[in-house]
Amino acid sequence: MSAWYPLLLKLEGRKCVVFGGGPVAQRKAEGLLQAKADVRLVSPGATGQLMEWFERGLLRWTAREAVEEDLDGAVLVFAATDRGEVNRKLAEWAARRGIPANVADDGENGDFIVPAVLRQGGLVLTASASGAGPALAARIIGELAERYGQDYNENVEALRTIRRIVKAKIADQAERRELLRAAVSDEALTEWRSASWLHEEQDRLILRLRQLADERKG
Ligand SMILES: C[C@@]1(CC(=O)O)c2cc3[nH]c(cc4nc(cc5[nH]c(cc(n2)[C@H]1CCC(=O)O)[C@@](C)(CC(=O)O)[C@@H]5CCC(=O)O)C(CC(=O)O)=C4CCC(=O)O)c(CCC(=O)O)c3CC(=O)O
Ligand SMILES: NC(=O)C1=CN([C@@H]2O[C@H](COP(=O)(O)OP(=O)(O)OC[C@H]3O[C@@H](n4cnc5c(N)ncnc54)[C@H](O)[C@@H]3O)[C@@H](O)[C@H]2O)C=CC1
Repeated sequence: MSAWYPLLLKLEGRKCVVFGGGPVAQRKAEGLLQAKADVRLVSPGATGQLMEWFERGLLRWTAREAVEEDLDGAVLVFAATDRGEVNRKLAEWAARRGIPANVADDGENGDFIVPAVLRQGGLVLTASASGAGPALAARIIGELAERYGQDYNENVEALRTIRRIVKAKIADQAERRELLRAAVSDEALTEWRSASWLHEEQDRLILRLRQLADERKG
């Protein structure tokens, strides 16, 4: 088993090529669209949903079998056809060009795998079983979705503001860390949700964070 390294990629406007047009390719394309990538689909057939995304101009679709030139200028390749030998060939072409590839029918033969994902605004939770059990990864994300609901959209935006203020106002790194850790307790998060004063009253915010930090030390 590979020792996979998790990371978040910036793909906005970057060419990502998905080969295959079934449910698996659709899932990969959907994640790429959420990341605002420039999605290219290459496949003779496509699901109704993929066709709809194509018709709405959300992705480009080349309706034929894969050829090597499809990889030109790509930053990521997804081999999600139902033909093992085609997926293997795609991984070879990608390797030759130094483009990381995902191989849907044989994860270990690719450069990266795709975890199960929950997006709640800027909060991005992922789960992976390193290929041993994609269904387990999906189940865990389902559980996290119940725990981290819509509220967290607002939390993340409030935290962005708070962090900006704390970084501007507090020079000492240890103190900054203490305040920012205090800012993410359940109590604090609930408070920020109804705190429309955050932007305007920066000193009040710092004062409140100090209180919360002291309570934590308690
Ligand atoms: C290695 C990996 C490569 C990759 O695709 O990146 C891979 C490989 C394979 N998946 C297979 C099957 C299934 N995959 C799913 C679901 C998901 N698969 C995803 C990722 C990954 N799948 C990567 C590992 C990720 C990790 O472990 O962290 C998820 C998380 C993300 C996504 O695809 O976007 C998405 C959940 C999305 C969600 O719902 O949240 C289900 C569940 C279902 O359909 O209900 C089943 C049926 C149950 C089962 O077989 O376990 C098969 C066998 C195919 C066959 O039987 O021929 C292979 C091939 C093999 O075994 O290597
Ligand atoms: N990674 C994952 O999450 C999962 C992977 N799989 C694997 O992924 C494969 C694909 O799964 P599905 O989407 O359900 O398959 P599918 O059979 O629904 O779709 C396969 C697609 O590949 C296209 N295709 C065939 N030859 C091609 C070529 N030479 N170039 C480009 N496109 C080509 C077909 O037109 C079709 O749209 C399965 O065979 C299975 O091995 C299956 C389930 C989950």
